[in-house]
Amino acid sequence: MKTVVETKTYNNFINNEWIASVSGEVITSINPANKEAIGYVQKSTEEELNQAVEAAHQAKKAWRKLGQAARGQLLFQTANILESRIDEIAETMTKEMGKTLPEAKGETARGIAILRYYAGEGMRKDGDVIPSTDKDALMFTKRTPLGVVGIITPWNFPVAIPIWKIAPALVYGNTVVFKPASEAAVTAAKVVECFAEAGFPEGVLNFVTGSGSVIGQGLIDHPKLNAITFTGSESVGQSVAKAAAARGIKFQLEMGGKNPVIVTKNANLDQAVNEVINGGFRSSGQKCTATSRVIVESEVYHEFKQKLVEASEKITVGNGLEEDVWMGPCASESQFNTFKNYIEIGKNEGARLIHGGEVLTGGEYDNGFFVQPAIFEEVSPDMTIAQEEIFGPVIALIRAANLEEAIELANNTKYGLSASIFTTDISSILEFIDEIEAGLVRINAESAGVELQAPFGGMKASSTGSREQGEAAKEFYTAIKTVFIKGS
Ligand SMILES: NC(=O)C1=CN([C@@H]2O[C@H](COP(=O)(O)OP(=O)(O)OC[C@H]3O[C@@H](n4cnc5c(N)ncnc54)[C@H](OP(=O)(O)O)[C@@H]3O)[C@@H](O)[C@H]2O)C=CC1
Ligand SMILES: O=C(O)CCC(=O)C(=O)O
Repeated sequence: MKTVVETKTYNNFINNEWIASVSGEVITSINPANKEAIGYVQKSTEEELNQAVEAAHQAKKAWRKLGQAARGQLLFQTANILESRIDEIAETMTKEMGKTLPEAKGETARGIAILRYYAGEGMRKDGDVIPSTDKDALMFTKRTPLGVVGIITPWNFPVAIPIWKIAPALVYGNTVVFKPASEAAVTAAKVVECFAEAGFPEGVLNFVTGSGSVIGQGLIDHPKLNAITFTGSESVGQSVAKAAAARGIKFQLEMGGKNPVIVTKNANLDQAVNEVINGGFRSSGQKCTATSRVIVESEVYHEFKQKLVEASEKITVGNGLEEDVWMGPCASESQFNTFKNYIEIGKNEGARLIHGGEVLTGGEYDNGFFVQPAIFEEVSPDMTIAQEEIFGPVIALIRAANLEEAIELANNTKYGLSASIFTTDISSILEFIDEIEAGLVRINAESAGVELQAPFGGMKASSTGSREQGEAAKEFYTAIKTVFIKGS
């Protein structure tokens, strides 16, 4: 059953009030399946940004003093409200950025689970007792919030990523200014509505939409901001890091990936094919954990390739709201152009396109950003399509003589987010776990697939080394006070 999703204008949420920007201008959010407007958000100015940061700054003391348990209760409340709106919010996500409805529902359900996980943190310890060398003293650590946290998110997981940043920020006692990606800001506004309805005190969560260069950059540069967390492109991430480091505030970045999958000669090839397709083409390949390079041992290369192409031919592409559609459109015109560009680069550099890569035309395809997933072979390690993050449904097949060479090829990029191996050999598994340069190491499983209770993040240029989600979030969103007490 489809819900009715209204096309309306969403305001900023500042100090618990929904307020329009003084600019009088809005940004239109477009459905990539048919180019229709699905809603409008504020094209905010520095004035609203300043109001939001000031509100968060004013709210931080009372919010910290409310205590962790009470803060957790508000997250439970938010989870229940989001759960009651799961169908509508998932449908909005599909309409706004194209992923299929089951994927959007799965992501929204994950958002609810993340809220409940961090709500539970409200009742967990916020420090440790440590023995002092002075037998008459009590020494312990106490976690304390950072203050005002800025949150900048991308469009590819418009529910899960904002929630996995906002929920721990709030439960550990920070106040928040959240700037979503413009391309998925309507979905983000609906998530914020759930927080708003839960009844957080004024100024605790603030939401400001607008361009990355004005609101995103202005947020990072704001003197009252105490920390910033960002997920998105490497180029913007690096400028976030520079600005934050220059001001001496804590920062956390999650950026790109060029995630490899290794298939060894003794792998279960049917399982490998299935998971490579899921990892490479689900969400139209627009995940930082998406599979983009598949390195196959020579003995099974031809059999694997044949099975992969056969399975890819069965993929149905269309509007993600339709039941029989497996892959939706690219999320935007810009993603669509990026896909087309990399297909041309691949061909021009001498890789062989053995499946897909075309823009789909005719009927509903003419109205949206639909492409056929692509598989290249004869990809050499130095080619652009073997090195740069494409963020689209493109897989590069690379042949390796043995496991050692496969791991060397896998590590031969600047990124290190996620990596998988398909094999039945325990020694190969152990070697892979030891040698692979990736934050997420997956055995006989697709390269994507993040679990909310486990640390998430990459090595090398994929992140700043810190981890999000699970207990790891506490490390970023808090500072430690070491307390030493002695009687007088
Ligand atoms: N690691 C990941 O999960 C993601 C990686 N990417 C990669 O980035 C490419 C481009 O996607 P895109 O959406 O443009 O990614 P961006 O990095 O440009 O956008 C991510 C977020 O940063 C904001 N932003 C943009 N410019 C600035 C700035 N100067 N200062 C502060 N914030 C800013 C954006 O706002 P606004 O939307 O208003 O521009 C958005 O909220 C993709 O093709 C993909 O390769 C993209 C998304 C997620
Ligand atoms: O694979 C996932 O579930 C999350 C990936 C992610 O964080 C991203 O693509 O930005």
